[in-house]
Amino acid sequence: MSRLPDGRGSGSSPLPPGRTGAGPRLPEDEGRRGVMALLRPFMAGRWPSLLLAAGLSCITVIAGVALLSVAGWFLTGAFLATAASAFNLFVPSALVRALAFLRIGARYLERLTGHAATLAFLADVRVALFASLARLQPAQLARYRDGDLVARLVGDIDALDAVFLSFLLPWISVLLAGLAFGLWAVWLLPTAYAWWLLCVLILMTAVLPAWVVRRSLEDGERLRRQSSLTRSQLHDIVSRHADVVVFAMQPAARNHFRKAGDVLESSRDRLAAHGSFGALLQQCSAALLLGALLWGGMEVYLRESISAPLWVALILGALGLFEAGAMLVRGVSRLGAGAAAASRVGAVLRQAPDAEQAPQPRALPMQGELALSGVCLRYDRPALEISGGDDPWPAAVAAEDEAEARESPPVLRDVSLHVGQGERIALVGDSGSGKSSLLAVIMRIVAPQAGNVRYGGIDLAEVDPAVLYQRFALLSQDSPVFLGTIRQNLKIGGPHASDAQLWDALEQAGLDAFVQSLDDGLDAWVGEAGRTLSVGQARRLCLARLLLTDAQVWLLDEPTAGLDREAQLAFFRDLARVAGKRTVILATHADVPEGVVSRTVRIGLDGRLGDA
Ligand SMILES: Nc1ncnc2c1ncn2[C@@H]1O[C@H](COP(=O)(O)OP(=O)(O)OP(=O)(O)O)[C@@H](O)[C@H]1O
Repeated sequence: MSRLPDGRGSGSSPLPPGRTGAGPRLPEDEGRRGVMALLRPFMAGRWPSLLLAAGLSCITVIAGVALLSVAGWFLTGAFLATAASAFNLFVPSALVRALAFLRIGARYLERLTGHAATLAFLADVRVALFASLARLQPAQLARYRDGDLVARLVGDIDALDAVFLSFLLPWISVLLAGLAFGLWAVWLLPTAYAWWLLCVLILMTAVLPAWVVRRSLEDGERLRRQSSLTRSQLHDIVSRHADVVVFAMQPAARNHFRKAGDVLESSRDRLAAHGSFGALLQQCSAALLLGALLWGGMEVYLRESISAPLWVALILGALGLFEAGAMLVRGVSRLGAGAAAASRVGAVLRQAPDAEQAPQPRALPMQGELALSGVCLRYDRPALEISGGDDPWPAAVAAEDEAEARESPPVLRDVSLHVGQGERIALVGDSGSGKSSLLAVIMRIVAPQAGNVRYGGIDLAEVDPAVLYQRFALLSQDSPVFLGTIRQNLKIGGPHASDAQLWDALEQAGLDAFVQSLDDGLDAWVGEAGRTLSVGQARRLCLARLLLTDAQVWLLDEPTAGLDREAQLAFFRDLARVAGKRTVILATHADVPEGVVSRTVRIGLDGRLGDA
């Protein structure tokens, strides 16, 4: 069977999206870690193509510098050529053409391989991030806002392309080209100028880029954070659009969105300003280098240790090097956003699931008594700062990342409950008394602070979660209908079920007549979140899916919420019929008709269990 391990499969989390869960702090608070530490393993997996791109980039820069040098040498030589001093035109003109072609070809191939390799290793990061998210407990996932998760999976990972394309690639090539050029210049010029030259080269390839990166870190972080918040707001507005309209919240939403856009724009402007200022400083260092070459070269030229064409070649070559250096300095201003993105992505990758798997998971018996003993549960709440001011749009989430833990009152106090094999019980209680939380503890969606849950004598905390989710299933009012066909939705419960089994499950769930009436039958399309179905039909589709699983314990959380009384009664009657010998805990506010359950237990607002 295929319940999704995050508990959202055929069941629901008691933690609605956006609600803050049991953990107090988001993982960014662990502190920033190195971008390279995050990317190294992914880049190592793609090293041949990355190395090829780096090699091609070096060839491009060196060919560009050499092209300008040779052109300077060629033109000056040709200009100074007289009848007495013949100048070989053929070699330099052939060199100029060869270098020009080499530069164009290498640049084209470098772009091709560099982008392909970057996209490939970013795809690897995305898959790893998705796998990490899927491993987390629903309560951990609920700490992130939906839009924030999308921002991490898409925007943050995209921002990481700056690391290789805008930083590593140009940096390696400028460094190597600078080294080659420096050695050549040192060989041509006296040592005193060589030191001067070396200083400027270090300034250009190391000090300036590092300075720009440092300046752009804070703005890059603000940019990533704000872009995540903006996505979350957009998600809120789209998913709750009907309510936004009904409560006439459009102006507030628009205003809030505009403010978020302003912050985004100002962060982008500041990043661009750092890049431009770095480029300005870089031009100044270019002027210093040119000054050194003119001054030093003049002296050497006058001593006739260097020819005029070589001298000009040196000066134009330096200009070519600075052209490549300018690209580097502009590019590194994006590294701040890349570092912030790496920190956000790394935080998810490093996050371990709350419910760690026991080193040696124990086998779960096929049948047994379900026993809760001494279960205590308390959620940690973050202390949210309401930062909306006079802005009526809810803005508390902006402070979520810095939230401190604050203890909330216990939801479950010393709860002990025994449900026999094949027994069906109802769990009732006021709203907020902890019914969903109790089911969540059984499903290991949240971990209790004290007590344990056993099945057939085995502590569920010692069982492999995958095995647990095969035997225990959760069906609730929020059980999702996925975008796709009826068949695809059913096959989530039984991937290998035949058509006959699917129809059988539909018949048991009382949905066969409806599906038969559809033109496409099992292949009929159900819209996102089951929008093409009525509430009752969606609930029955989820029940049919549940029937296709191997689960022996059913935890039903408000399965009839939203149904009229007649539909509720029909659902309960069908439930009693199809549950067979399965153990069932039915959390409900509805009056359960006679014969559906053997007993009813009540949970009080104080979190204690008693008879109804
Ligand atoms: N993730 C969470 N973080 C903090 N508090 C939570 C969380 N989930 C539930 N709670 C709190 O725990 C209490 C019990 O909630 P729960 O959803 O279990 O109640 P319930 O009996 O199922 O309510 P209802 O009948 O309305 O569905 C409530 O006070 C709720 O605010």
